[in-house]
Amino acid sequence: MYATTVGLLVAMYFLVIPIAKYFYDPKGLRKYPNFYALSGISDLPFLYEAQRGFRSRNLFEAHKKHPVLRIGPNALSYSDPNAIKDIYGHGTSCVKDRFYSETGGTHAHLADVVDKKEHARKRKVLSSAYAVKNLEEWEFNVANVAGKVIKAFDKRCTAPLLPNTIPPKGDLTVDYRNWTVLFAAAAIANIGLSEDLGFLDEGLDVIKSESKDGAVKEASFRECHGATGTVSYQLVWAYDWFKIFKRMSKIFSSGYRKMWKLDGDWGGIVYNRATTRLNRYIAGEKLDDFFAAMMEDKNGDPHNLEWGEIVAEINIMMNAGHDTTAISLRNVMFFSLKSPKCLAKLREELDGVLDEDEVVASYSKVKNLPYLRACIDESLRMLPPVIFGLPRRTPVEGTAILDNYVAGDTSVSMSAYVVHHQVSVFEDHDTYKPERWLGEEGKPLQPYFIPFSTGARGCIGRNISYLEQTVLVASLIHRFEFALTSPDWNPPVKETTNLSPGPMPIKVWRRIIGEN
Ligand code: HEM
Repeated sequence: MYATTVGLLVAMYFLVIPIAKYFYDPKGLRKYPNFYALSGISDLPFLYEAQRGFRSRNLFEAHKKHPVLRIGPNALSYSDPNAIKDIYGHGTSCVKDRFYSETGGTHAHLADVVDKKEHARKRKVLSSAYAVKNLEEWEFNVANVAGKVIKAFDKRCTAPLLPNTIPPKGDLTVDYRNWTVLFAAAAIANIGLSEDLGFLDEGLDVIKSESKDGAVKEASFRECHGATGTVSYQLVWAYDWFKIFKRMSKIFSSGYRKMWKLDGDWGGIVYNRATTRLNRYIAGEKLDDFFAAMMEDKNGDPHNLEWGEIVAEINIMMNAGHDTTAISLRNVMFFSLKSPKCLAKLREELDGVLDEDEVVASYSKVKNLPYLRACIDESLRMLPPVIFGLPRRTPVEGTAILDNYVAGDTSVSMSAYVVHHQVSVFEDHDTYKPERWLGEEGKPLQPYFIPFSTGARGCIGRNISYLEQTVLVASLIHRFEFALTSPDWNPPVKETTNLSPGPMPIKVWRRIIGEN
């Protein structure tokens, strides 16, 4: 009797109510085609897609027929680039969706805070840390770190590749993906916390992770970060069930158990960065970094932020501040090596401004190079590092998207990948074509270029990223030649919170400047 009652209640909750809601359709969402047959009654298909690999590409394919798709009982995905301003623009009435609060920690950080006023308060405190006026200071840090990468590549140089051959296995001395992560992590730790992580000396990512009781152990930065970016992302999409799924995954799956543990270790890595920097602050070291900007305003008056908030901000700075840039760096190199003509053009531009023996490109020489910037932007267009549709929630009174009313409290999103591949804006969308960004032709594309999102919740760190990318890409392409395993090397792309490219083995050798 008891089991029957429980069975009936479960059936009611998981089947009868969702089906009834679907047909009752209080929000008028049934008119939109489903992404999956069952998307109108359950979030599980979308969650299943998150486990499968490259969800945004599948969404792109489905959007070819329908500009608006129902991706869950209460969730819509848009592909029409004109919807960007309605969902993300400065004037939007939408706020960040439950995705952010469900996956957040005890204290919200700048990227996952939902309340608009609270976001504005945080952004004001942090604006001096992220302000462009700090560029000179950042440039010094970035040049320092880029110099270490170049030194490491010098050591790993091989003999020039023979014409029309592929590199022998033993010559693939650099995993470029690994070095981009180590570079970007080291750069942001330098800029944000005045800390040298020591990653670039040996190309290793061993780092301290500290639990709240002060116990310290060694962990792998990349492994922990990989888990943190994957584990919640795979389970969060049915918001009401997320906590239950989390608990169940810990009990029933050894794979998830491992990821949750590594996710905790990521928290420990951040905590150890925070306590290490705090100790230096208490000891009276005067350092000009993000941490200092969080502690005091420019007049030296304390901000009096809670410790939990400071740790949360260090978390997003270390997380968003390295991974996205590293992915982009990997993609610029990947697309350049796949497109020899573009690479030759880029080299020509760099050779025109850099001295033959210039090791680390000086930012002032490369920051305004149009083709270099076009290569970076085209890579960000082809494969945006933050690839999934960033979910926003309509206000209770509802809102207009593409001039159509969408009821209140509905989740709405657009994937940058989907937008960047709309032929209505980006012709030959699947072709790497940096030229599309040059001159007058590039201007009308800008409103539809959203790798950093847009509006009040757009990326605050984009200037740092462009600085890091221009300096490193210019320096490496100027100094070295590179070859992929083979010209048709094209590994599958995996999508987690961010894009998650696997290893990128390459051969590297010194370039004779003047030769292409
Ligand atoms: C290629 C590099 C980068 C890309 C593609 C990128 C992309 C993005 C995107 C798409 C968002 C919006 C996220 C959302 O709405 O959920 C965002 C926000 C943010 N990014 Fe970046 N980002 C990059 C580099 C950086 C760097 C270097 C930092 C820090 C040093 C950073 C820190 C942040 C922060 C704190 C936010 C939250 C801003 C807010 O809500 O006010 N990002 N970024």
